[in-house]
Amino acid sequence: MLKKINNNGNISQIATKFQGRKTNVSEEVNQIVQNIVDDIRAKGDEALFDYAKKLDGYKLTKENLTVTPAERVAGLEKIDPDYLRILQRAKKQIEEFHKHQLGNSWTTYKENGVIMGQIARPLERVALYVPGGTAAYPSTVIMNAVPALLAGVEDLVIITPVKADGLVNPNILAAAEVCGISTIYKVGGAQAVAAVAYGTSSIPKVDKIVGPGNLFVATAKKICYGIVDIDMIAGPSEVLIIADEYANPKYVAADLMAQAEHDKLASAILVTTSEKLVVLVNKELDRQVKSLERREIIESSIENYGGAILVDTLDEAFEVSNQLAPEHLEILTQDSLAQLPKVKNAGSIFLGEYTPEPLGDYMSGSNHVLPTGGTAKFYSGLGVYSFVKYSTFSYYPKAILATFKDDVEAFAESEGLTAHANSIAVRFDEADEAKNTNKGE
Ligand SMILES: NC(=O)c1ccc[n+]([C@@H]2O[C@H](COP(=O)([O-])OP(=O)(O)OC[C@H]3O[C@@H](n4cnc5c(N)ncnc54)[C@H](O)[C@@H]3O)[C@@H](O)[C@H]2O)c1
Ligand SMILES: N[C@H](CO)Cc1c[nH]c[nH+]1
Repeated sequence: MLKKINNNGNISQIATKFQGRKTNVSEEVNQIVQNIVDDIRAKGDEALFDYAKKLDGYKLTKENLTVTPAERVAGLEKIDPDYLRILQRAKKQIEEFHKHQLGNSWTTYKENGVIMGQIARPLERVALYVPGGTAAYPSTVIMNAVPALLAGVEDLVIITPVKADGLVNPNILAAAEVCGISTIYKVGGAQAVAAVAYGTSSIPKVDKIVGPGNLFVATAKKICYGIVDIDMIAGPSEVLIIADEYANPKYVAADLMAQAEHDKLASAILVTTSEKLVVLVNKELDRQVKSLERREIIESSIENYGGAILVDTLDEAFEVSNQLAPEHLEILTQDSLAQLPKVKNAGSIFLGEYTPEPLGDYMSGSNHVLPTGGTAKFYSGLGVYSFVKYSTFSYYPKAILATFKDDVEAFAESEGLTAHANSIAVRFDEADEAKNTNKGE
C-alpha cells in the first residue's frame, strides 16, 4: 500500500525523506566499509579471503579465485540456446544505442598554422561489478561491457560474489561469453571493490570500477574514488512515476513493483494529479503482489521507501521529480513526449504506457546502470564516455607564439610565476635567434 506523502508545496522536505534512505544507512554502513577497505589495503589477499568467508561463506584461495575454463564450459552447458539468442539480441540493441556516443576526438587546423584538438583514448584496465547478492544480473554484464568494448577497453574483468558453493551463476557466465570477457573473479561486496582499487597479489589494480551494487558496494566505490575512477553511485534501484488521471493503474502498480523487487532499500514513488488513481493503484498493488516471487522485498521497500505524492498540476509533479532526481522516471500522462522538456534531473526517462522501465533494464538499448539517491542531479548513466579519457593537443608556429608572447608573460608575472614567463621569453632571445637551427618550426 502506497503511503500518501503530503506535498504541502514543501518539495525539499520530500527530497530529504527520499534521499534519507541513502544518507541514514550510509552513516551506519560507512564505518563497516571503511574497515573493510583499510584491511584489504593493509593485508591484501589475506583480508580478501577472510571477508569472502565471513560475508559470503566462500572459502576463497589464490587457486579458486577465478572462473576456470572447465567451470565456464560446465556453466554454459546448462544454458538454453534460446537464452543465448536473447542475450545476443539485448547486446545488439545496446550496441546500436551506444554507437551514437562514439567519436569525441577532434582536430582543428587554423589558417595561421595553429593546430589544436582532443584525442579520446580508452581506459586500459576496467573492473565491471556484477551484483550477485539477492539476484543475479546477467543484463548488468552486457550493460557494463558493451560501452566499454565500444570505447576500446582491452582489459575488462568481472568481479561478482559467489556463495559457499563457489559457483558463478551460469546466466552471468553466458552473458560474459557473449561479450567475450574471460576473466571473472569470484569476489563481491566492498572487499572486491577495494581489492581491484588497490590491487592485491592475486588481483591486479584497475583504472576504473563500474557497475551497480548494494549499499556496501556503492559506499566502497565512493571511498576508493581517487585511487581509481568510478562511474557513479549506482545504488539501490528507484522509480518515480508521474501519472495523470488517464494512466492505467494496473501498469502503474506493475512498474512500481518492478523496481521495488530489487532491494528492501529500493524506492518506488508515484506523483500524480489524481487522488482516484492512488486508490486504484493501491488496489492493483494488493492484487498483483500476491503472485510475485519477491513479495516480501516488494512489500518492505514500498512500505519504507515508497509513497504517493498528490499534486495540483503536472508542472508541480515535474518540480517534485526534478528535486528527487530519480534513477528512472516514467511519464504516464497524456501526450507524454510533450512533457520531456520539463525533465531536468533523471537517470533514464521512459515515455508513454508502452515503454515500461523493465524494457530499458534489458532491451530498449539505453543503459540500466544509472545514478541513484538524487545523484542524477550531477551524474549521467553509464555510456561509452565512461570508458574514455581525453588528451588535448596543440601546435603553435613561432610566428604565432610571438603574437602571444607579451600577454602570456604578463599573465604569468601577475601570478608570480616568473619561470612560466621565462619559458616564453627564452624562445625569443636575440642571441639564439641568430643561430636557431629549428627554422621550420
Ligand atoms: N542502479 C543500478 O543501475 C542498478 C542495477 C542493478 C542492480 N542494482 C542494485 O544493485 C544491488 C544488488 O545488491 P545485492 O545485495 O543483490 O548484490 P551485491 O553484489 O551488490 O552485494 C552483495 C555483497 O554485499 C556484501 N554484504 C552483504 N551484507 C554485508 C554486510 N552486512 N557487511 C558487509 N558486506 C555485506 C557481501 O559481500 C555480498 O557479496 C541492489 O541494491 C539493486 O537495486 C542497481
Ligand atoms: N533496474 C535495475 C537498475 O536499477 C537494472 C536491472 C537489472 N536487471 C533488472 N533490472
